[in-house]
Amino acid sequence: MKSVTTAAGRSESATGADPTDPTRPTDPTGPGRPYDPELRAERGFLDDARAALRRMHADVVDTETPLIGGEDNDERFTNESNLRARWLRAQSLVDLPDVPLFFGRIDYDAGTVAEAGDRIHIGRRHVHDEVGTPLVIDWRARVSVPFYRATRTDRQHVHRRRRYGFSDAADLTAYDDEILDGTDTTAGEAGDPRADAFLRAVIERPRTGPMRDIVATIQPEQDDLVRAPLQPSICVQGAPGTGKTAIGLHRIAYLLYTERERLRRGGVVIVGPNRSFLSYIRKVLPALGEVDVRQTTVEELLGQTGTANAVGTAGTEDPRAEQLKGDARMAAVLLRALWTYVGTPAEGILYTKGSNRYRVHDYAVAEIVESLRGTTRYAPGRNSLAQRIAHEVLVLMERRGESPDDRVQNAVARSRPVKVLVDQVWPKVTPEQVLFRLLSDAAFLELAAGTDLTEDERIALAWRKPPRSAKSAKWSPADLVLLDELTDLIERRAGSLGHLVVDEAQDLSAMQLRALGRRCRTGSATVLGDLAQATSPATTGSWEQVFEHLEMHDTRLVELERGFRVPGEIIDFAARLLPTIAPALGRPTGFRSLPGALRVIPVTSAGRQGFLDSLADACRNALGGEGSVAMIAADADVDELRAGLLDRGLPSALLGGADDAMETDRLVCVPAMLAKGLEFDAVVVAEPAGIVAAEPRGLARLYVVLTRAVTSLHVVHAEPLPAELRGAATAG
Ligand SMILES: Nc1ncnc2c1ncn2[C@@H]1O[C@H](COP(=O)(O)OP(=O)(O)OP(=O)(O)O)[C@@H](O)[C@H]1O
Repeated sequence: MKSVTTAAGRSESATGADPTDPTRPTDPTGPGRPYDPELRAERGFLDDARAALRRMHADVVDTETPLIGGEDNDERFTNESNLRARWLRAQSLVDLPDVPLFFGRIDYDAGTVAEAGDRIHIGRRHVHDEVGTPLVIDWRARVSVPFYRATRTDRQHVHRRRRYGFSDAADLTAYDDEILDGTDTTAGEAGDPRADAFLRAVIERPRTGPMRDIVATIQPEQDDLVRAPLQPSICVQGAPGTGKTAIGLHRIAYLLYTERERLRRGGVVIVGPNRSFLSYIRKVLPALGEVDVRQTTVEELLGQTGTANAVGTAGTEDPRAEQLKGDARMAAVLLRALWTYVGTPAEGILYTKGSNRYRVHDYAVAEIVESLRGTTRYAPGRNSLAQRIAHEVLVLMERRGESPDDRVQNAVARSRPVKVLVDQVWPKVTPEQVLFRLLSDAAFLELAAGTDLTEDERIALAWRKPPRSAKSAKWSPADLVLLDELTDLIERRAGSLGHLVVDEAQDLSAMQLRALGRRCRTGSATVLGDLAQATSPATTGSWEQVFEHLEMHDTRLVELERGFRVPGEIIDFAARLLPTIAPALGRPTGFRSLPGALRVIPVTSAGRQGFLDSLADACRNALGGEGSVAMIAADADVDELRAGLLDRGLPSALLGGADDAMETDRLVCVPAMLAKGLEFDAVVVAEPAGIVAAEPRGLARLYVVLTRAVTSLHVVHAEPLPAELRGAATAG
């Protein structure tokens, strides 16, 4: 573990060592050492707070939830909701053994905040004693804001900011004070070296598994986004490691704190690129006390509801077809395809009641059909047509002096002749039938495409080998999105989500964004991504378009360029790809510099064995440091490379298998496709040229892969590096 160089200057009980480092040398009598009275007092306070939290938890568990009598649906629903609310409350009060209960303290000027006292311990949730006196204040409370925002020039009534260091077992081991009130005459105005050193220590603390929260060190530019109001929707374009994912997760926690009632009704969903990513972030929200947020992928979200649920999916498909299926033009094509099922009547109807007969002519039915076209969704349109025909019959009845009422109209609408006519003119269809026909019948596709698709595009879109029927079709993920659109065109989908957080949003197609937007028609969104990391063939390429497809218009775009994960030496190397993959984006900067962090290792010895030897050496070297290590390679090469490493005495886990792959072994083999959003202390990249060659946007994939390392990046290559990276650095 590194030791922090603190700012020279006065600190009341501060340590000269890394406050996050439990292993630093101990002088038992020195400041911040085990016998330092201030440290002992803080530890005592932590024990009291823990005991108070246990009591709060016990209170919730021991108190019976009052149930209302009766067995009807409403009563059952109310009882179930109350039980669930209590269960959630109990869960949120569980003292997680490895999560410190508080992480900071601010001392306000006397009399600034009466209710909690002038000294406030800030933690992940609120803790109070038996009489209700707050011991730990939730980081999301307004009174906690100066912990993140106060500076020497704008100290917001705070004279001391204290940060705590904890061991992995959440024991309080140190603290570090920053004096803001001007009495620290040696502290410089430029930046805040003490805070920077603390942040650096936190970032460089070795990783052992899933992502950690950053609640103790949220930076002002991040805090601004975390605490932004529910509306407008925000979009964060950020370079790798600027904290977008962290911001999204903390923002959810913040919004659930400030808008819980509003959001509870619709719910909050976070959408990530794949299961490995979701597994990586799964512990952050529970650590922040939020256990009721759904974390899912687009495919799961779409597959879970609607007709797509029942169908099987075929894995990947041709990138050109995938791109076209994700294109916004498909919305118009599907709309046209669906409405071609509505035809003109061959004849009218004859409705008989007793000895009376009422005729509605074909031209009258045709007029009704035309007046409904474009004014209704498809399925309710069928009902409207039946009702309008029935209305015509009623008019004829009235002309004959009868006085039929609504019940008669309903009976006519449900009568056999009307049903037969509606089925003929406006047949029932399923999304699968429409899409099956579209992808397997060239003439139908041409009709539906109008001028929206060229002939080439139609050929690329159509199935090479159509399945026998809609029922036996294996739908690809891109097809599922089209089915979702059709489902909504047939019957409007209720979009009731309160808030949607979309991570790695640069990869979503227009059609996927439309599907997400539909589920959040009255809610708002936090959209996170980096256009330079867009690897999907169907990417939309601009944030304006992303919001357009989401159909959200009240929006704010923010760009972040200060990267926390990747040292400057590595980000500068990776950023050489930017002029090619995303020329319009600003150049990212690294918050930290780490000389020697980058090693480019050309393999000159002939043959695969030579390459594997060098790769194994690089992995061994990386494993010599602390924390997690990833070997990242083109998907098709991973198994072979992993076996080669095993032969050389380096066992590893394979990412993409078990959910906890990142927790079981220090060395993890990662297919390049799954690297997005993840990070490791050290990364060994095997053969960049192979990663680039594997897919159309291979250079962007390489950019993603090169920006996963916190401490060291080893690039092992036998083939030439991409031109942009040549001559950058050599093996150190
Ligand atoms: N304020 C912070 N304090 C401590 N660590 C931070 C802070 N901001 C970011 N980090 C760390 O930097 C790393 C990158 O964060 P995150 O994954 O949120 O970035 P990102 O912008 O989503 O990256 P990418 O685009 O590469 O997926 C994480 O380890 C995160 O914990």
